[in-house]
Amino acid sequence: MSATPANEPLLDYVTSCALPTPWAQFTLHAFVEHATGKEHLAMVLGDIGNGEPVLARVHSECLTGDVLFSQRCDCGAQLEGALKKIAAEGRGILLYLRQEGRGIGLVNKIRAYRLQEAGADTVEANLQLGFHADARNYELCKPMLEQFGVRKVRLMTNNPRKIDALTRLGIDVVERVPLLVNRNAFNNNYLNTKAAKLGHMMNPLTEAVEDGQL
Ligand SMILES: Nc1nc2c(ncn2[C@@H]2O[C@H](COP(=O)(O)OP(=O)(O)OP(=O)(O)O)[C@@H](O)[C@H]2O)c(=O)[nH]1
Ligand SMILES: [Zn+2]
Repeated sequence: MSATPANEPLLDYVTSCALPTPWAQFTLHAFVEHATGKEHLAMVLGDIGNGEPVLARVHSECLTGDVLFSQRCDCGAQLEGALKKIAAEGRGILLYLRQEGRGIGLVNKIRAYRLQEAGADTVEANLQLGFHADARNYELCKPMLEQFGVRKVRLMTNNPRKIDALTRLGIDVVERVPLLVNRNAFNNNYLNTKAAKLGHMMNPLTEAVEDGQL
């Protein structure tokens, strides 16, 4: 929970710059959260403030998957897939939230991976470390989307709890857009546990036929 009083803004909008990517030139917007000093990001493409539902991805930081090419999870492939979908439509937003390791931080995620190497699944490992299975909080999404005049989203996710959380915040999720996952020998159990214990919607539609296919 944030220590910020109810009437105080949760974060400040700071600045933006152009962000060319292999798929489109986005605008990268920077925010700073009051309670933690964490720097959260929004990647924006096209006119998203015109009232039409916006293709959106709420992505939680995964340094190992997003940056270091880890195959233990599907985060890197989902980040790339979401940006490609936004680029293909020419319009959308990706919120990059700095809640690494489902909110437990990078070092604790590495501790959790070590417990997984000893036989725990992704949920059991978090619980053994004294954390909830998923310690994330999506409250920053509301003011971040409001900054750009976005009230209705077509959310790219397989996670029903993320849809519930955003809906409870007053964000209108008008559609779920399935995101392909990049199943491999290293993340097979992880993906099965997400479906069995965390409720993720995995089906053939969201399974990439081959690595990188979107
Ligand atoms: N604690 C912990 N966090 C993990 C593990 N693997 C990935 N993460 C973190 O999980 C977050 C991504 O969550 P996911 O459940 O994969 O996906 P999601 O965003 O909730 O759901 P989608 O919208 O369908 O992608 C990132 O913050 C990762 O750092 C793990 O084994 N343990
Ligand atoms: Zn990951």
